[in-house]
Amino acid sequence: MTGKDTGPTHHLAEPARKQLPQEHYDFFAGGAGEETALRENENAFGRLALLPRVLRGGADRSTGVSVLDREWPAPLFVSPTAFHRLAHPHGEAATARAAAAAGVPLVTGVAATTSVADVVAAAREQDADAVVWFQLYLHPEPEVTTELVRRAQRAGCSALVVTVDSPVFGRRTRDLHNGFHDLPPGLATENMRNLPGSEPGRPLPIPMWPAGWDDLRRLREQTDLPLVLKGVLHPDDARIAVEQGMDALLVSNHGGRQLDAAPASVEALPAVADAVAGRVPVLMDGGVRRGSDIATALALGARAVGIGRPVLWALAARGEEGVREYLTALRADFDHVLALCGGHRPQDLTADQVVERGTARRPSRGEPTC
Ligand SMILES: Cc1cc2nc3c(=O)[nH]c(=O)nc-3n(C[C@H](O)[C@H](O)[C@H](O)COP(=O)(O)O)c2cc1C
Ligand SMILES: CCCCC(=O)C(=O)O
Repeated sequence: MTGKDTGPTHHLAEPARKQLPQEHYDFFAGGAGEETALRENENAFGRLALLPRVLRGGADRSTGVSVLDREWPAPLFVSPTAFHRLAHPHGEAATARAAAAAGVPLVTGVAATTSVADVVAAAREQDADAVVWFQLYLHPEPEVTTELVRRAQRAGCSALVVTVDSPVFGRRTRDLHNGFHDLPPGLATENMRNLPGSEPGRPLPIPMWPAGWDDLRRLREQTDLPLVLKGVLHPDDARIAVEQGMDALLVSNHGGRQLDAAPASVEALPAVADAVAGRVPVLMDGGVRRGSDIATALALGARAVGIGRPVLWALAARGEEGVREYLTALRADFDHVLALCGGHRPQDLTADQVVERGTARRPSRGEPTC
């Protein structure tokens, strides 16, 4: 299972692989089980094609979108990924400066190796208006969740991303094979220090446990920060989440690291978007590698898309500059695809423009319609 990783970001992954110890590269690259969901995230985009519209005139074009009352320059954000200091000594601070410089919002999280306060400070050094969100798991001890929320809010995060696809930890085949289960000495999950129940100086472990809707309700009642529910794939869960007051949903199979039998995120997206019916923004991540992937996801109902591994590859290979250049290039690629599709705004991309390669038929929406 520690074989070669191919795919559209192979040119980025390869320099990172050369840079990193095998077990760290594998931690970033790997997925659960047979890595089917991991592969499918990229492959599913490859099975979809875009039908461009022609003669739509208008030379003006903007890639901006509005997400939770903020204008983003592009429908793109950095998804939360763990342990950036394993990729590069400057870690999350470098990612934060790079994302801010590229005009791309960043989701940092509990598994960061830099505290949320330092991540936000790094982003704001670059751009005083940089958007930073904080990702967390509901903690079995509600006071721990409360304290994490307080820290994120005090640091200046403008939304919380609650990841709910992890009632248990996915079986990461490469990590099991390599015996990788801990950060090396000197690195720690800084946000998990000095919490209720932690020993002085030692971070609390990040527990995976089967939280319920009641736990989420408690969090909803506790904070006015917008809540984004991450890891929703079933349309019925999407409906419940909206009823429970979630401000946005993030369709994700966790980069293929949790349920290996899960569909590709982009395959689950249309049914979730239908279920949500425009009541809150739908975001997605998983396998987004090119401008046309972004356009496809938007056409199928996403407001914006998250990028996971490619950011880690750019960080490992070329640090802050690498991440800034990668995100800037991806933004430009999306703008180019938008133009070629005959669009002036992201919302001009519509579901009728997405067809299955080989059949030219619209992909199934996943749920019977009536
Ligand atoms: C190394 C790594 C660490 C991750 N850590 C987290 C995490 O701490 N919390 C979380 O919600 N998702 C985590 N994810 C999932 C990402 O947020 C995202 O859903 C996924 O990486 C998107 O797919 P992509 O890597 O194909 O772009 C992680 C993914 C990777 C690859
Ligand atoms: C304990 C860290 C969890 C990070 C995570 O969610 C992942 O590696 O996918």
